Amino acid sequence: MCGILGVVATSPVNQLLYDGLLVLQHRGQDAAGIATAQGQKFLMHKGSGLVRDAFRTRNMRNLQGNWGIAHVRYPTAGSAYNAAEAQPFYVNSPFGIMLAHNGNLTNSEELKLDMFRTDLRHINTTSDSEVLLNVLAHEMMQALRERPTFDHETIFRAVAGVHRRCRGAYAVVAMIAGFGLLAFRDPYGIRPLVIGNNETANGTEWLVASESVALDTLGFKLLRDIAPGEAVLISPEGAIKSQQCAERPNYAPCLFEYVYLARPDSLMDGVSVYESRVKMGEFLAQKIQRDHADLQIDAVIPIPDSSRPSAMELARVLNVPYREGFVKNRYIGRTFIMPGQAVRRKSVRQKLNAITQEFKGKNVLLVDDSIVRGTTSQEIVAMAREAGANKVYFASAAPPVRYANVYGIDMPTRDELIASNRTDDEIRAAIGADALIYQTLDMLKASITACNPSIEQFETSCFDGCYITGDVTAAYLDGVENQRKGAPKQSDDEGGQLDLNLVASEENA
Ligand SMILES: O=P(O)(O)OC[C@H]1O[C@H](OP(=O)(O)OP(=O)(O)O)[C@H](O)[C@@H]1O
Ligand SMILES: NC(=O)CC[C@H](N)C(=O)O
Ligand SMILES: [Mg+2]
Repeated sequence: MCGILGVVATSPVNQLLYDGLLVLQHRGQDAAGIATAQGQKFLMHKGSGLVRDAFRTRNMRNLQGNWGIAHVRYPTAGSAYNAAEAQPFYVNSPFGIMLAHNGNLTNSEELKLDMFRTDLRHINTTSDSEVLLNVLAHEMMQALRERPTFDHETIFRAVAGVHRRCRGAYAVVAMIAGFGLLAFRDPYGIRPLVIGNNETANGTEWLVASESVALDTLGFKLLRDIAPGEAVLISPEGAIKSQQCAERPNYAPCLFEYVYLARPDSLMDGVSVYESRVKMGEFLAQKIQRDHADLQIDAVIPIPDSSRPSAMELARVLNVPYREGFVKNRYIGRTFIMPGQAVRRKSVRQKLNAITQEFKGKNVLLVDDSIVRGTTSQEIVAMAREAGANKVYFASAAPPVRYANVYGIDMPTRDELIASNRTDDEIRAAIGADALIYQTLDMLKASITACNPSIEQFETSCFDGCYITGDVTAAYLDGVENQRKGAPKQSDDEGGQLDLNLVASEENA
């Protein structure tokens, strides 16, 4: 997952895009970028690190213009510290296109070859997003050949071409020079994208964002989710057109957005992420009542931040006190999306500290939204014991994560997942807990459909190994795994000790 934004406004958008990126920071901490358009000219700045590290005042001053796009990156392809892979990406023909992408293409290697041999285009990074941009540009050229009048129809045809060629997950915002802001979603709508507006005395302003929380904080009204397969085109003057461009759209939003990725104050597919997490807590409590009635629990303790809504409801249903046992250092980011195991492990200890009184002599039930690599749970269980807990039970609001994700969450190798090739009891032993309770996949889905019964299916691959796009074979997964093992992200080896903020400020110096 990454965070993307696109805006067409009636006044300069540089500060608005910066503020929007800060609100989407939880979706990507490795790099950030903003591009704006002033007349026919594109202006851009991008760099490594957090939003606050990637931009200086002088960079912001240069970003003139009333429309633009922005991106915060959590890489799935390439390397974390390669500023060349920060987004947006640019191609100069046709017209000039800037693009920012959330998701991951599963056929980017084939596309890259096609592009070189047939489309005569060179891709200069290992980023799948640069591939996506070049496919869009090529499809636009094709559409122009077939239909020389360049208008919204031409662009929607090009998006249909992208749908035909690109596999995987993509929520996209793009700027087409002199033409406007384009936003579209893959035919499964795997990654989220919403649109809202703001009526001003000078006309309607439009904002497209990964999450509705960006609309709330920037003063825009949420209108709706962009539909899977749909494209929306907004002229710099604010005229809007939209069209379904996919032949067979088949909605399947990513379940993990609800579990962890999204902010709880966002609305996705008509579902309040917060409410769905509360439901997860309710269902998890029912499972404990049913299958673990023997557990004597003195306190339910959340692992900050993302598990709080579930833990709170779980405690209410079990009628057990809800206590804050860990204090989070608010200056440390999300550990799961940090690059490299060494930095993730170190950060859990830096980020969370136990309040001894809440543990001494007690049987505690620790609740987290998910257990992925087990980095957090292993450290946290040890900390609870060090703080004097009698028994340490652990509950996860999501089922075991056993399979790789290839749609924009960086977990490409099964070996790194603590639940891969382990039974629940082996996982319990591995994290050092006295009991371990997992949500079932059915109840996780029910937590979301309880809020919006019209969602019929989800992208669930990391839980059940079913890859909705149909093109992900065992050979493909082996290939991705081998590629990552052969060329780990920079920080997975000795670079793992690097401090992200330090790297960013050195690059900015
Ligand atoms: O098993 P793991 O590999 O450790 O991954 C799972 C943990 O990572 C996430 O927390 P994170 O610190 O990223 O963010 P949060 O503050 O939003 O909970 C998630 O909420 C779990 O706590
Ligand atoms: N997590 C994402 O959405 C990543 C976007 C893109 N695949 C990249 O690696 O930059
Ligand atoms: Mg967490």
